[in-house]
Amino acid sequence: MSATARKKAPNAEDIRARKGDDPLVSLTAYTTPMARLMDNHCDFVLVGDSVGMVLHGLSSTLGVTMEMMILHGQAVARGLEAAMMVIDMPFASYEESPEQAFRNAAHLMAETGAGAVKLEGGVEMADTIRFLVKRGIPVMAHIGLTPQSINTLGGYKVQGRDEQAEAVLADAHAVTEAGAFSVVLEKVPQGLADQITAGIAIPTIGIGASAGCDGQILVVDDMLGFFTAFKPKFVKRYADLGPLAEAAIAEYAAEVRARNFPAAEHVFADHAPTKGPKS
Ligand SMILES: Nc1nc(=O)c2c([nH]1)NC[C@@H]1CN(c3ccc(C(=O)N[C@@H](CCC(=O)O)C(=O)O)cc3)CN21
Ligand SMILES: CC(C)C(=O)C(=O)O
Ligand SMILES: [Mg+2]
Repeated sequence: MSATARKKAPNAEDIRARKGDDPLVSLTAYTTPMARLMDNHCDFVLVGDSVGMVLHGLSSTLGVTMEMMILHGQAVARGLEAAMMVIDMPFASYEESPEQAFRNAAHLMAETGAGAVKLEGGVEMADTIRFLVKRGIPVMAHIGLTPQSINTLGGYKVQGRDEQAEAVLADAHAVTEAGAFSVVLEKVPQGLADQITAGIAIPTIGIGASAGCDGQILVVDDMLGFFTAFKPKFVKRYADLGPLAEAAIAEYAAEVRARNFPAAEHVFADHAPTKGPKS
């Protein structure tokens, strides 16, 4: 604990109470140092299953496991003090039944200390969300583009244009009624996102949705320019650290090959300096 009083992390009900208030700020994190950098700037930090694509080189989130989520969740927890931690339930850890969802959500929370879980799905997951919430597990819902359904959606496309809008609206109402404390709207058209935000009693967290949402989230490696395999339109690069890191690595390689690194200040003398009286 530092000497100055530190802000206590919000819980799920604190986040719920922020509906219609100042925008909620969130990013993903997967490691302790990155979590530390955002702890004083974010209301909540998501340990996203995007970790599979961002840090493990997987081509989708479908191969992410409970073990991966637990290890990254534990790492992130060590870096957070002021921000709440939310953790994604990975593909196939909750869809089978409410009982399966409860067992795995409880395991994720017990192993990592996360204050809530997030799971993908609307109307079809409402019974599961209700089951978890009634048994003490706060749930953040995730509707619109749900990347774990990439194989049935056929691509990372906008969800809810034209005649699809009613279905996304129904999802938003279903997760609200089921007891979710907030909902991520991913790649939903702006007008629909605003309509959902105005129409439901829980905070909407936008990613490719609308500035009118109650909060925003981005994948941290996207906004820092570390992840460059693809760039969704909704990503704004606030820094371009990937190329900066590569330039540093190239400089190191050149200096090693030229025997310019290590220099005198990086190596050790054969004998300890003598400790004589100060002159
Ligand atoms: N680095 C990263 N950022 C993310 O936002 C993210 C992940 N990984 N992994 C898990 C999911 C996958 N997500 C994605 C992936 C791609 C697009 C996307 O817009 N891709 C294409 C368009 C593809 C299409 O229209 O079919 C693009 O234009 O960038 C959006 C969200 C969001 N999540
Ligand atoms: C993009 C956010 C919402 C997410 O689910 C993830 O990072 O896995
Ligand atoms: Mg996710």
